[in-house]
Amino acid sequence: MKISESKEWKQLTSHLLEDIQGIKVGELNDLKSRFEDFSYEFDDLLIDFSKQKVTSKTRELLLSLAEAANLKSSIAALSEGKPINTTENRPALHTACRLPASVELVVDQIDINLAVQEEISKIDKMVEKLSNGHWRGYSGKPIRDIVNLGVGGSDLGPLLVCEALDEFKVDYPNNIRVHFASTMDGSQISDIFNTLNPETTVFVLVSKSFSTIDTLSNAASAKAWLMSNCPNEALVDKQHFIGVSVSAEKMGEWGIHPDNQLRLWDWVGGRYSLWSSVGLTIAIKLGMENFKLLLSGAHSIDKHFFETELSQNLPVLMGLIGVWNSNFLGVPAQAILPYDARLKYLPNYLMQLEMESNGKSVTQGGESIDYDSCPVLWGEVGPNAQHAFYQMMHQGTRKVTSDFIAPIRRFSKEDSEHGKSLQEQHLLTLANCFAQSRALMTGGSLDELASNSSEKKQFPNPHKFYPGDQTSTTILIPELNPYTLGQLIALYEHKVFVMATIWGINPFDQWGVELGKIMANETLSELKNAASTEKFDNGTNTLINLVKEGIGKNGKGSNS
Ligand SMILES: O=P(O)(O)OC[C@H]1O[C@](O)(CO)[C@@H](O)[C@@H]1O
Repeated sequence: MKISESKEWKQLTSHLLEDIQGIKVGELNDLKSRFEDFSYEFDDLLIDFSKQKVTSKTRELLLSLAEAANLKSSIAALSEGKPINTTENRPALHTACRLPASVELVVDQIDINLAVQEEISKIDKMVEKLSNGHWRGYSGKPIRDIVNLGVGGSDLGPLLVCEALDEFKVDYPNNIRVHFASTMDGSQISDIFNTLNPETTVFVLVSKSFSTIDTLSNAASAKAWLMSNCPNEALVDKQHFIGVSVSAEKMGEWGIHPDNQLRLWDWVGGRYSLWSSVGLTIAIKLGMENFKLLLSGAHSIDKHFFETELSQNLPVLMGLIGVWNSNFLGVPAQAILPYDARLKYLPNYLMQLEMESNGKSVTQGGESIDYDSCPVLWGEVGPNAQHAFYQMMHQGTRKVTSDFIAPIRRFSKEDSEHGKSLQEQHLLTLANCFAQSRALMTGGSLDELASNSSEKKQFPNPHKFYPGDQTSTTILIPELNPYTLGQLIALYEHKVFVMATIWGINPFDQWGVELGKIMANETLSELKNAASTEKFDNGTNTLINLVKEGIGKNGKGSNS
């Protein structure tokens, strides 16, 4: 039975019609105990749902929906390593990558934490060798630059963490820096060639499948760059390339030396993989101690998710409210708004996490669903987004729900003038964060605000009117550090799982990306073929033929 046919789904629909429709979220927030009733804490992390359009009854009914969808047993199946990724017949065990070393996790009679810990010690050794200057390039100089070549989950997680925690980087004597290149168009990798020294650069080829053309094409250019400086391929491979993949065979065929291969398992999904050897660049930049703190922050959320009753379980509540917004309130979009520029890659990271996981329209059993799944997610650092797309959120026609994310503490109180000024800036940022979620909720009229009058004008200027009634969740972390960032990311991972479970879909496969890859290969052979093509639709054929004819080559828009 589809979840939309359940009694609990129907009760939510009736509740919407009878109790919620016509109510504005701002009215709910007038209740004195609103924050107390709808905010939750775990460790020092606080989630405030008071600006979501939910009442105690909504919460109760959503929890019943979770029971109806067997959420508890799905959470247990996830934690125990049952093959819940049914289309690929394997477990989803990213949580195993952040288990404390002493804990056993036996799946199919094997303690998989042994394999995880083995990989962590390999990472440790590599970090040590790089940091003490013993890893040397082809000319004998110590390595200074590490370039992560990967895309999607093999790029976004390490990129997010390395950028967010830059202040925690290790001050290596040889001043090691990490860089990222993901796009197949060559722009990023050519910047790397223009700025780094081949003698002292190591590339980490991160690809779970080791067959992603984006990464392999960047890797081929990297090898060509190195070999134009040192034609000894074996030496270049040994001193300048590390591989991270499920397939030792493919890494070997490419030329990755066995000592430089880090292992991944098919039970770690790409977008859930920053905790594994995919996080090598994180460990290099932040050091092993901070890498382990990141893992333990995530583990603390795993324990909370696996062990806490549904009604007090943060990812469960986040997921259920997500379902309520998508399926009952009909909110099609979700904005991710970190009020801290260090989290600038969080929106991109969550776009992949949520939309690649839950952008599906069939159940685990292959049946079409008759309700919406993943909303459209997008975002930007909040203060910048205020000057970009908030206009649409305040006065546009679309419903949007937002996550406002901020650290409570930022700059330590220094006596210097600039220290005090930075403190002020942090307060200014928090003020904007809280004010924007309030403004989105209450709406209002600029004229009234300007006249400081509570009297409602009969005909407010429509251009200066804000309808309000946009919902949001506020997530506060005490401060941004490896532990709290680990918590934040794991929170979202589990929220995605909760939503998938309610919708009955598999969040761990991504068949939707395959068709485009096949078509790109066909298109490439047509582009390379000198004769004009008639193989595809008219529009596509024309684009391909225009490129072949070199159209626009001599026009004003060309400088080649
Ligand atoms: O790590 P790989 O196998 O190179 O894949 C990279 C990314 O490509 C995808 O498979 C989508 O094409 C993502 O799921 C994945 O994170």
